[in-house]
Amino acid sequence: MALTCISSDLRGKIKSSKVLVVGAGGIGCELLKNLVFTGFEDIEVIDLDTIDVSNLNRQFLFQRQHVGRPKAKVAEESCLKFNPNVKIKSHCANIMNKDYGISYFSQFNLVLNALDNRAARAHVNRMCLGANVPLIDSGTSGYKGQVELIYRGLTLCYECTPKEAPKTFPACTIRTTPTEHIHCIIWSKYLFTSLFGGVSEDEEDVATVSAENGGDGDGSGDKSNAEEKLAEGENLVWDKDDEPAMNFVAATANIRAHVYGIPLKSKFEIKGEFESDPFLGRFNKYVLRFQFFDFFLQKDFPFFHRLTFSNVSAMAGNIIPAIATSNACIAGLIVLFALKVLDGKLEQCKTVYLQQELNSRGALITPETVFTPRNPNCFVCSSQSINLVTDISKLTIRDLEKSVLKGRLSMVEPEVMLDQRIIISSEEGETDGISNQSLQDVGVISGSLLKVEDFVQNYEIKIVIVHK
Ligand SMILES: Nc1ncnc2c1ncn2[C@@H]1O[C@H](COP(=O)(O)OP(=O)(O)OP(=O)(O)O)[C@@H](O)[C@H]1O
Ligand SMILES: [Zn+2]
Repeated sequence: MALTCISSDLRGKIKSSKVLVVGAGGIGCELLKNLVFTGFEDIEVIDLDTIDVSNLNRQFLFQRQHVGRPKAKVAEESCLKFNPNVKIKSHCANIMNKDYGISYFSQFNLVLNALDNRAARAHVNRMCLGANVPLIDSGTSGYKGQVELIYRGLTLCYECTPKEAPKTFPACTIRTTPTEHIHCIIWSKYLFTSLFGGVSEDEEDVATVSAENGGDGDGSGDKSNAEEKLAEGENLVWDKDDEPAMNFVAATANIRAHVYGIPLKSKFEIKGEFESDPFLGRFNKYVLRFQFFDFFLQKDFPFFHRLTFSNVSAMAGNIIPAIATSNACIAGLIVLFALKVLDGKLEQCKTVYLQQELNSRGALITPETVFTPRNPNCFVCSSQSINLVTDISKLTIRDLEKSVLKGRLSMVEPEVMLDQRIIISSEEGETDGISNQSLQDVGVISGSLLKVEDFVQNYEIKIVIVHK
């Protein structure tokens, strides 16, 4: 196909460029197809997941017979059918794996993010800044979406704007790829609802959305089931302070966390999530039927796993439905951005938003008019030092590593020096002996400076400890 709107010079650049697509899900599938049809001939794609039946309604590189197979590999095979001459290499792996270091990223002319989570997006952001490779980051959430260029020295980076921990989660995260304990708690909440619950406001919301967009779940069917259940039997109003109910949610969340290799939490901590999160707090309205609960308790884990798996997305109020059209719009915009970057027209790559409502010009797509300035306090692309306000007698070395460095600061393999001493080593096991000690125990005082390095991300930061 002749692309007459693209100059022959740019066509040459498209042909010779090497691009990396990170994620072969909703946006990634659309994007890969677009890249192949635009004339890109050297593509690598990475995705850690396998194909789920619920992906098929919008990830058009996958078909029923592919369910259970790695997304990246099947995406490669499908793209080769569009053009067998394309060089496309798939990796069924986590992009945060240290095999994909700075030198891996350096070989690409462009990196295109089609990810669904903050941690991986933040990681790729750092890798591209480190390797000095332009990154086009993107995301969709229901009807909304965004495409943004991240270019060292010119634009802001992914971490210039603080990202709130999401109160809502993509369906896949809850259903098939939980990465944090909170995902398991939410799953247990829905498990609880689907086994024992009545109709909640949340389910009604989902029923409406699903009917409109043909999303993952048939909420309306579940609603009438739930209504039927509420005609039957005796009900009990859920109360997080109700011991058996809290035991149920804590136990099922921890079983799921264990299955996915996520560190477990105590019942006390899980209960704390319900107390602090207003959304989970709505769980209080749910209804528990004692007979069903007793029945469940006699069953083994695989039974309820199978029983409820398919219901989870349908019943979930705070799961955002994925919409194929949003993904398609965003994937199209990513390719336009890619062409402009290759053509050296960086000034035309200001962040673009896909919105749910028409803007004043009657369009759904709104570009920024200026580049948003870099955040001078961004702890990734500007500032080299941050303050950590904490109680040094309570924060343990393990919490510093897991919650602060790997959690809040999205590091992969942090190494921490206090004066000339390593208190967290990137070598496995080397500092395990002190991991239960508090910062105070290992000699940290208010005003101490911790030098933190992540060799995988080629990232270094100083943390000033402020005792509170
Ligand atoms: N660290 C990572 N390394 C590699 N791939 C990742 C990583 N994190 C997420 N992904 C992939 O990014 C893709 C994101 O796509 P998408 O948001 O459409 O998710 P999905 O699981 O396919 O769909 P949904 O969330 O709507 O159920 C997924 O295929 C996911 O496996
Ligand atoms: Zn930044």
